[in-house]
Amino acid sequence: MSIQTDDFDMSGVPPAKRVMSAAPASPGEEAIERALRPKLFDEYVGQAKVREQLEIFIGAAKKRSEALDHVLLFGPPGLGKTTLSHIIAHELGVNLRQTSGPVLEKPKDLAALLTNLEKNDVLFIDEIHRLSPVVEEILYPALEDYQIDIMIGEGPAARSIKLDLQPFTLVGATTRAGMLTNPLRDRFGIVARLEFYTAEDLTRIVRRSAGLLNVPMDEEGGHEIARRSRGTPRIANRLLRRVRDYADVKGKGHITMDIANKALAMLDVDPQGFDVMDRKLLEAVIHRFDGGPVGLDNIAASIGEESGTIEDVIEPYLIQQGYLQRTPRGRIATLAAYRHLGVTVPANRQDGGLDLFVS
Ligand SMILES: Nc1ncnc2c1ncn2[C@@H]1O[C@H](COP(=O)(O)OP(=O)(O)OP(=O)(O)O)[C@@H](O)[C@H]1O
Ligand SMILES: [Mg+2]
Repeated sequence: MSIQTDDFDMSGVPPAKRVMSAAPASPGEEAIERALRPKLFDEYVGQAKVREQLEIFIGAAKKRSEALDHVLLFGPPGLGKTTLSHIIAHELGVNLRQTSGPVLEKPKDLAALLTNLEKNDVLFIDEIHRLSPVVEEILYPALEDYQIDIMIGEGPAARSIKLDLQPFTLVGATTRAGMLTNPLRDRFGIVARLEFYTAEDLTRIVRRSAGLLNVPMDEEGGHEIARRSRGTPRIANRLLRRVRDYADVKGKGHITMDIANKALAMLDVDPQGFDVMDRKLLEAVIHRFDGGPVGLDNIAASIGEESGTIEDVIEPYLIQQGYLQRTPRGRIATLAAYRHLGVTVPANRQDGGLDLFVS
């Protein structure tokens, strides 16, 4: 078995604006991530539901020597979609071909990949919501009948021919399932939503990474890093490396609770694991929009961040943790947000007024 990966074009990756950004910061960070990425389910922590489903379907496909049904993985950045796609291929014992939506500009780009797949291989398309409509069009018959229609020649002499493909599995990943077209979404037999990790799961991930990176760390230090990682393994691994730097320079290289606390304070990660952008968003909703409801575009303009980034990256965790609510009329800061920022709760919100807004 071999794992083949087509190189990603990294030129479009923006530099990390914040230490808590859930996106990979640089090609350097990508390389470290690859080294820390679990290769088999045995090393994969958390996401019990998704994992159990996949293990059963993979086992069944292997038993019948069939291609696994197409899989759609969705969830916020850094929760392990790429990692899972690699594990799926490893567990199936097949090749992995990897590409991404924006890279596939023309139908022939995708046709070249598809025709090179071997029996039961996995094709991983990252950011699948960014496929162009013409490319998506040739994907439909490929997914359904393992066939593609390609055009040969040009002008009046042009004709379309059908090519048979080997059975294969498409694994698509997206941070925004809502942006997929219905015909594409309908063609995935297995749809898996990744959730934020618990502090316990993240503690295990930090412990494993510290072991792989040879960083001495005690249990409390690891737990503190995990607790403040916004439920996201990518952030946990990044904070671990920053705290290690701090421990090397200011301590004896050993990560303790005290070192972790000081390093995280220096990085502006607060005890709840929120960073500058999280607090900026909550402050804007509370101070500039009277706690909401306020529309996404107004928040975006107010804090100088793109609405897509707020929707995909910043707010999912705030919502999951109960600091922000998404309602049909806009976003609302919850009482927990007022308390967290040390702001007095206005009188009209103290009697559970919040419920009035929520439909
Ligand atoms: N369940 C897990 N157990 C251990 N480590 C994990 C797990 N999930 C993710 N990681 C670690 O987190 C890092 C980021 O994961 P991954 O690249 O798979 O995220 P992603 O969901 O594909 O993010 P993006 O949306 O930005 O593409 C990986 O380097 C991996 O080491
Ligand atoms: Mg990824």
